[in-house]
Amino acid sequence: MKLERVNKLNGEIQIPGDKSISHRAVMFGSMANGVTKIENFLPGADCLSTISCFRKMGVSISQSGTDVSVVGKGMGQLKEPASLLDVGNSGTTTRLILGVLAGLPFHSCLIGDESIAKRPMSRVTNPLKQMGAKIDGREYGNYTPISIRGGDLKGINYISPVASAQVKSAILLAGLQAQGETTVREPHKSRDHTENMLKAFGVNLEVDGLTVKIKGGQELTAASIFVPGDISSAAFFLAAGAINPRSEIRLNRVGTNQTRTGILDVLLNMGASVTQANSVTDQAEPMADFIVRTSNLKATEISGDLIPRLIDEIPIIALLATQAEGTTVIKDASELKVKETNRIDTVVSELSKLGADIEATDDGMIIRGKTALKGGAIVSSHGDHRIGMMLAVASTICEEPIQLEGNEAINVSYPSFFEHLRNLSE
Ligand SMILES: O=C(O)C1=C[C@@H](OP(=O)(O)O)[C@@H](O)[C@H](O)C1
Ligand SMILES: C=C(OP(=O)(O)O)C(=O)O
Repeated sequence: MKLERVNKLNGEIQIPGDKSISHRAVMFGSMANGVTKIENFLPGADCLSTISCFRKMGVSISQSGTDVSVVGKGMGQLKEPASLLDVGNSGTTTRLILGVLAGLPFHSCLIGDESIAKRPMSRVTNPLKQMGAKIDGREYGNYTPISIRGGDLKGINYISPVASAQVKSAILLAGLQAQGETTVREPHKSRDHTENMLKAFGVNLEVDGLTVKIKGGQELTAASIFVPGDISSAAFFLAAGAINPRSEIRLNRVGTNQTRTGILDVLLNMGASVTQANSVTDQAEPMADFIVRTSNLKATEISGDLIPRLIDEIPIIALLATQAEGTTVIKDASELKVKETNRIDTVVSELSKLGADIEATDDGMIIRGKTALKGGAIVSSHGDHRIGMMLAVASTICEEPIQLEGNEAINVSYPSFFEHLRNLSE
């Protein structure tokens, strides 16, 4: 796909529904008693993989665009799938569904694409085995294909070595089906959509700082869920608006959960002009409209507790840093190596091709700005949606057109991305 520089970006868009929240709404709706209605669902490939897996376990789910209705089966009532559960490209589907399956007394087998086959699953399968699930797979259950036979779980007290909402959620979902109490503690706070949504489905859980405690044997009651726009998708247009001249973009109804707003902190530290309007705070998940304008950016440092609050935004932050005065340092981010691609390597290799001054480190990257991006190169998403979108945003400021390979990967989280980019471009 050929992509060219734009004059400016102007206008208003509705950012598609949050991917993390969309997955959870389908999963929890499937386990609940009653019918769950989901509005502003993300019809991206990852969330469609979640729907297809739960349909294979006997759940009736109707989906028409962004409207979804899930006829819940009730706890423990999902049925043994007759064929493989295909998780596609989705790490969230894989890890959370393992937590659901761990509590169910039947056999199932998970497969996914080439990228999923490289992503470590023992961070979830090891604690689930400790709880009593029988799991095997490549390298004893670290990589797909993974087979699991669940049931008869006992609660655990688990101290996670990584700040990962996928690990935390898998253990909480297993804990919900286990005897006794389950506790998960993480080193830094990761996104808390599971905790918020379980509460909305009537589950009692205790959150105390970095620890979450849940009692087994609780039922879920169907809920109505409005999914706010995904701040991880909004991030691409926040960056695009800040780095393009004479630009102003309004992004409506974007999620503002504190565990996800690291990108806003970074933009403000870099001196970007981002304001909020119409904030809604009386729902399980808060949201607001964002307005971003052309900005003079300065370098920043990103590390520690901030990392889990912006983990998926690091590729686009790297592009922002190429347009900031000074040296931006990103560290403590080795989790980037186990995403859809090794995002330290793919960000550095593709941005270098466009003319950025960027260097990989063991747990992050160093970017020196401000650099005029020349472009005029063939770049690739490497099958990673976030790398593809970052490169498409980069093309809007490149001196020469670029050729983007693997643009179809963007369907994973933002099927209307190019339509939105075209509509805003002048
Ligand atoms: O729980 C979730 O919905 C997600 C958690 C994060 O992964 P980790 O839990 O591996 O950090 C994030 O990168 C992913 O895009 C979605
Ligand atoms: C890492 C991501 O997703 P997942 O882990 O669900 O594949 C992402 O969306 O950037």
